[in-house]
This record gives sequence, C-alpha cells and structure tokens, in this order.
Amino acid sequence: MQVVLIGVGQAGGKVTQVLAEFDQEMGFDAVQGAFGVNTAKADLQSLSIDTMLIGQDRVKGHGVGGDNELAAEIMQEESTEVMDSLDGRISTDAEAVVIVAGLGGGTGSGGAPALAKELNRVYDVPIYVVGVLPGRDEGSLYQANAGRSLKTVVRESDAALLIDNDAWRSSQETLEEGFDQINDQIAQRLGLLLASGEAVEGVGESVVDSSEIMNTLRGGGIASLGYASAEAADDPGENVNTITSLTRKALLTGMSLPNAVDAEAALLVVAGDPDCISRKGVERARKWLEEETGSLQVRGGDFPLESDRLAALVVLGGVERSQRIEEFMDRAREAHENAESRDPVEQFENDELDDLF
Ligand SMILES: Nc1nc2c(ncn2[C@@H]2O[C@H](COP(=O)(O)OP(=O)(O)OP(=O)(O)O)[C@@H](O)[C@H]2O)c(=O)[nH]1
Repeated sequence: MQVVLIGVGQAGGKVTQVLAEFDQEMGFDAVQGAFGVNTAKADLQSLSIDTMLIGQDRVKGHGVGGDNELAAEIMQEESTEVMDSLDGRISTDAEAVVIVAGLGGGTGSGGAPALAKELNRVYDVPIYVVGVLPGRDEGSLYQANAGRSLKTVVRESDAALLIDNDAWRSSQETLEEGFDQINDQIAQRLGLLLASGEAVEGVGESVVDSSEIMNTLRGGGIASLGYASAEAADDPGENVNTITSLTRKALLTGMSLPNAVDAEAALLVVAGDPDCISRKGVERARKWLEEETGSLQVRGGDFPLESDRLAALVVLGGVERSQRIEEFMDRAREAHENAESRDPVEQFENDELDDLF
C-alpha cells in the first residue's frame, strides 16, 4: 500500500523515521514519503527525515509541555502552511496518509486529530492515525491526554490503529529504555503490513492487496495489529499447524492492543516463501479467526517473501467495544477527574468522556 507518513510530536517523529528506514532497508517501497511535524525544535533536530517546526510564535520552539489543546490550536492556526508543505509530498499514487503520534503527550495528541481533520477535508484517500497509548505506569496527564485525544482521533480519522506501549515491550526494561525496541517492533509489523499490499511477486488470487487492508479498516473506529513468526518447514503440508498456531499466537499474545479480540472485521496475512505457505493452513487459521473475533468479515491472504520463516499478521478493525479499550478509558477517566485537562479539538465537551462509544 503506497503511503505517506506524517509523524506529529516526538514519538510520532521517531516512529515515522524508523518505519521509513525499515521500508527502505527491506526494499519494499511502500512508503512514498516521511515527514515530521513538531512544536519542539530539539525533537526535530534529531530526525533525518524532512521536518517542519510549528507554533514558533506561541512556544518559541520549546514544545507545548503536554498541553494538547494548545497543540490543536497551533495545528489549526498553521494548517495552511502545514498543508502547503505536504502538498508536493502526497502524490496521486498515494493510497493513504498515515499520521503517527504518541497520544499521551501534547503535540501528538492535540496535533494529530487536528491534522487528520484538515487532511480529510482536502484529500480523498483514507487518513489513518497510528496512535501510541501510554503504558500503565505513565503519569495521569499522559492518560488523560490520550483518553481525550482518542475520542477526537477516532472522529477525525478513517481509522485509528492503536499501539499500547505496554504491548510489545520486554518486561525487564523501563519504558524509556524500551522505546527503541518498541519502535523497532512497530516499524517491522506495520512495515510488513503496508508492504503486503504492495506484493507483486507470485501475484495470484491468494495474495493480499491494498484494498483488503483498506476494507478491513473501512468501518472506522479503533483497529489493532498482531504478529507472530516461526521457522518454516520446506513442505507446505508440514506448515498447516505452524500457520494456525502462529495465528493463535498473533491474536492471543501478539496484538498491539492486548485482550481486545471482539472485532467488526479482520485480516490475516501469512508472510513467507510462497512454496511453503499452506492454503489449507491459511484457510483453517482464517476460520479460527472468524470464531474468535465473532466477525463475519475475516479476510485472508499471502504475502510472498524470500524468507526461511513464516509470519502471521492479524489486523482487527472495529475493536472499540472490547474490554481492553474500556479499561483504558476507565484509567483515562480517572486521570481526567484528577487533573483538569481540556479538549484537543474544540467541539469536545468534558462530559463526553462518559459516553465515548
Ligand atoms: N513507543 C514510543 N512511545 C514514545 C516514544 N517517545 C515518547 N513516547 C510516548 O509518547 C507519549 C509522549 O508523547 P511525546 O511524543 O513524547 O510528546 P509530544 O507529542 O512531542 O508532546 P509535547 O512533548 O508535550 O510537546 C508518552 O506516552 C510516551 O510514553 C517513543 O520513542 N516510542
């Protein structure tokens, strides 16, 4: 799937850069362009992708210090300049724009929904937001910001793919130490998914294409992504069980939003050497996903890759009614009650937190 990536805020910029590098190193060419926008000059200086500093008049390049309402205002005020600099980068080949942001901070959580709204006004392609949720032990401002931002992100984007900072982190590390590792995991998984829609080798009925990714996300709301991989046997017959168990592992322990399996739609992509991928395995795993997610819209396909491993990628669309999101919203609501926080995008009323979905 041909995409343009826009990282908003510190986490957004870092993840965007790692994702663009992964795509380039693997030779996938799904990422057409990568761009970073921030209110903090220092965060942009550490990036090698093209960047744009916003809000200079208001915060003098020092960032918004967690104030996501201010960030949303800045993004709205400078939308013409931001859209102008994006204009040449979003070509007619782009099938989607992907905004990446940490939803716990200020710039990302306020700027991302404001930018999504503006992009949706101008472009016909879907505007997706990849939002990083704060881990459980992050402070209450982060939780409150993310809760409020999530509502507006869901409203302004065509789908919000969420990554819980607790999901793909190894337990020994503190969150700070773990960021690079989490970012690599995001880049690998999201990078593979985007590239799967680009596969040309061995094109056949069973190969996934961009439209299947987009159709899985078409219902909007909240989406998540899961992954698991293992050594492949040479004989596809021996890989039937490998594919089904990888799919179980991806859904049950490898999702970017753990414990959120009730979904409106799902997509299973099995990546690996086409000679090793078992049709029977993919079909069985797809059926199992149908039962497990309660969705009647479960798509499945291959991503032919030169590799001695097999990987299962699972995309879930419409997971907002799941227990995991409810838990997160409870945490955000609690944090919100303890800290006066304001709306990132104007129309949002305080009491709307009570009837989010
Ligand atoms: N996965 C991941 N999360 C990060 C990273 N850096 C920060 N975060 C998370 O993102 C949130 C903070 O957002 P930032 O992107 O640092 O903040 P910002 O949007 O730049 O906003 P301000 O600093 O307030 O202007 C917190 O929940 C952090 O845990 C990163 O490199 N990777």
